[in-house]
Amino acid sequence: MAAATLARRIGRSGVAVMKFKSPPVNSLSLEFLTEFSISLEKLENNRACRGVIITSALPKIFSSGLDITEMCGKSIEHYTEFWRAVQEMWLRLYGSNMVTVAAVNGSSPAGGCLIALSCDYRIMAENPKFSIGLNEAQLGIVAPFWFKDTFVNVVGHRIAERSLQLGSLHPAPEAHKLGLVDELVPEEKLMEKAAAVMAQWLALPDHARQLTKTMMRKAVLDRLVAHREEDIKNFISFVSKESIQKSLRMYMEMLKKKKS
Ligand SMILES: CCCCCCCCCCCC/C=C/CC(=O)SCCNC(=O)CCNC(=O)[C@H](O)C(C)(C)COP(=O)(O)OP(=O)(O)OC[C@H]1O[C@@H](n2cnc3c(N)ncnc32)[C@H](O)[C@@H]1OP(=O)(O)O
Repeated sequence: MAAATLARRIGRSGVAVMKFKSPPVNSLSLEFLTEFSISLEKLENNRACRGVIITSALPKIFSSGLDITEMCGKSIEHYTEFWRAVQEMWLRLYGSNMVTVAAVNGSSPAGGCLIALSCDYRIMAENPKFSIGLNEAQLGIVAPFWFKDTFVNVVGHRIAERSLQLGSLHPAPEAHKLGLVDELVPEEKLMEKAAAVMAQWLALPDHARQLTKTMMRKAVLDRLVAHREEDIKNFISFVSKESIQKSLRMYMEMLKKKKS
């Protein structure tokens, strides 16, 4: 892979630490997603690895979500490949047999939030400037059904419905109150806490925990597997609309203007 997107390390405890490192904001490009999925697959197939902590090597940002430039002005072939890579990443992470802990050390909108939601446990730095949520509606786009299902499984239907319709990005304290993240800790304690949570989850026999996880997540995973091609078609027809392209371009311009 061209970019050093991720670093990973498996300790004696059987725990890997994966650090997103794709400046400036860890946006989920096709290359990033491909590398992430391959890394997850390697860890999944490594019998020495029982758990993975996912965090960011960049200050203030966990992940800025899907790389918007991958969805702007590209070919149908590109959209197909990109969306398949997004699906693949989620199927691997949400369906992982490993214990997955997100140590959210910065803002985490949209696809970044999906990554955190797909883990078994979320710990976030207690900085009110960091926010997390599925803000797709704010961009004029719609969170796909499996983003929504993952969200509902964490916070419940009512909170998910309101948050999705408003495209809310919740500051860390609010995200904790809503159950979107499980715990808040001071930033300097984040990795220590993630390791402690991991040890607690790994104290159980793997087979019992894994079967329970599968039981809880299978229906949602199966739904995407059964409708994968249809979901790609929906994405392409949605993202190819001129009105959607216009919304995405305006959003990118707004991000750039914010700086000046
Ligand atoms: C019946 C219904 C049918 C429905 C069918 C549905 C079909 C599917 C529909 C499609 C669904 C698509 C799903 C998408 C999910 C996503 O993930 S979309 C991405 C959402 N992400 C965001 O909104 C985050 C945007 N970024 C920010 O808010 C900020 O950048 C930040 C808070 C992350 C960081 O702020 P700061 O530190 O101040 O950095 P910036 O100066 O803003 O950014 C630096 C640099 O990065 C560029 N950038 C930021 N985010 C992205 C991104 N996501 N993609 C690409 N590029 C990004 C930003 O423009 C800056 O670039 P320059 O330095 O100016 O060049």
